[in-house]
Amino acid sequence: MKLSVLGSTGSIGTQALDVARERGYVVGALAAGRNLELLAAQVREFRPTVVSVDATVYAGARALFSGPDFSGLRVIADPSEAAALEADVVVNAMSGLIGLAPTRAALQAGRAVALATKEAMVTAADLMWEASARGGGRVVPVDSEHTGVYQCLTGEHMADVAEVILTASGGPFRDGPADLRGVTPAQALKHPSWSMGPKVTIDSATLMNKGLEVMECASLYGLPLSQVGVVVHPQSLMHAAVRFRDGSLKAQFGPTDMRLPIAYAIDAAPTGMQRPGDVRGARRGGEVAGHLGWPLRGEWVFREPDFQRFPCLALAYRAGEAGGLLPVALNAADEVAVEAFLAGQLPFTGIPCLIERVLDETPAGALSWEALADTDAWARVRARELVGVRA
Ligand SMILES: NC(=O)C1=CN([C@@H]2O[C@H](COP(=O)(O)OP(=O)(O)OC[C@H]3O[C@@H](n4cnc5c(N)ncnc54)[C@H](OP(=O)(O)O)[C@@H]3O)[C@@H](O)[C@H]2O)C=CC1
Ligand SMILES: CC(=O)[C@@H](O)[C@H](O)COP(=O)(O)O
Ligand SMILES: [Mn+2]
Repeated sequence: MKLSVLGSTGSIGTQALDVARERGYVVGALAAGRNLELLAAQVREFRPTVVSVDATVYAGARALFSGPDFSGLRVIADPSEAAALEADVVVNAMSGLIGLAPTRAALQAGRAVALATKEAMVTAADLMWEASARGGGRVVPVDSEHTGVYQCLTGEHMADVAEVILTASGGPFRDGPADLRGVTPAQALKHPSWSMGPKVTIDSATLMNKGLEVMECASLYGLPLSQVGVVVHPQSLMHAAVRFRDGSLKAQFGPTDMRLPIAYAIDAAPTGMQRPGDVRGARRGGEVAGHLGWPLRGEWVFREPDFQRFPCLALAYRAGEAGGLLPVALNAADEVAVEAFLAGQLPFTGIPCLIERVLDETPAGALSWEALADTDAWARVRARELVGVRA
């Protein structure tokens, strides 16, 4: 199995390389942003033929990788070029909107994509499915809930699905404090169940992550948002469930270790989806170390999410139901708001307020690559103005 790993220096990217190491996979290409030190260590270990870095560090990367230790290595500054290179599976673990173009490039090149970058299916699903239809690419989600759904749908017919249920940990503030105005970035970064990158971790604290995941699920499996529900499950051991029209429920459980959904998505990607809900399932490629004796023990809790305390969840449903360019504006405003919160420029409770203002002002329009870029740019400028107003 030959992999390309985009976002290799991040939380998912490094765990994808853990799976590659454990299973002896070849790594043909790596793409990182600015963490050249970790990337160099990854290059030394996995010996890819191509590395891509963020354009701002391209000169430094060329110098760093010019020595005899890296002979034959091609250094580029284009993750889309890396994404399209020949590979059995492309793992896209880039965070944010920058992950869209590489996802499209891989699908258009006919690649099998293990997709962690949820923003791709949140903001541009129709454009991704078009690229897949054009180029023959296939996609399987890495997001733990969505590989859980994929496993529940294996062997089933989409017409029999009544509802998909995604679990949410509830985030670090699920049990308090009542007043969220004063919570700090450090408190918001203490996720109760998972160790992840900063953006998705803050999104989990506001429940925007679950909102984005509802949109991602609807896009991946061709469901209306009314058929995608959320349940707060503090143990984070059930990842998803599918309720069928006959009343039966299938659920997927597993330890809170992203190497499992990453490994499953890599195994399933070569027979992955070319259109929403086109689920075939896959043989599992082997053990993921450390979980064979995983015990079915303890009390497991399921409760309703608190839409009042966490307005971001309702904002995501609003944008998903509206469709068009609203998901693009929601994602952009959220990226700006999260950055501003982490920089101490916006209170935690200011995140949904800012996003709601941007949504209220987003012009209607049909999704296209040009409209997506324009709306994303406009929404970021508007969101930054609103941060300024509050700051
Ligand atoms: N972390 C998790 O457990 C989960 C994450 N996800 C999703 O997976 C995606 C990745 O999340 P996560 O791993 O947490 O994110 P991180 O912030 O940990 O990693 C982001 C990665 O993107 C890289 N990157 C930034 N700019 C570029 C660029 N120009 N070219 C190539 N790579 C670039 C970063 O590089 P560098 O660091 O070198 O700058 C880094 O490797 C997100 O969409 C997230 O929502 C979904 C479920 C769980
Ligand atoms: C591990 C994973 O898939 C994350 O998206 C996780 O779900 C975030 O936790 P929350 O359930 O708190 O959003
Ligand atoms: Mn998830």
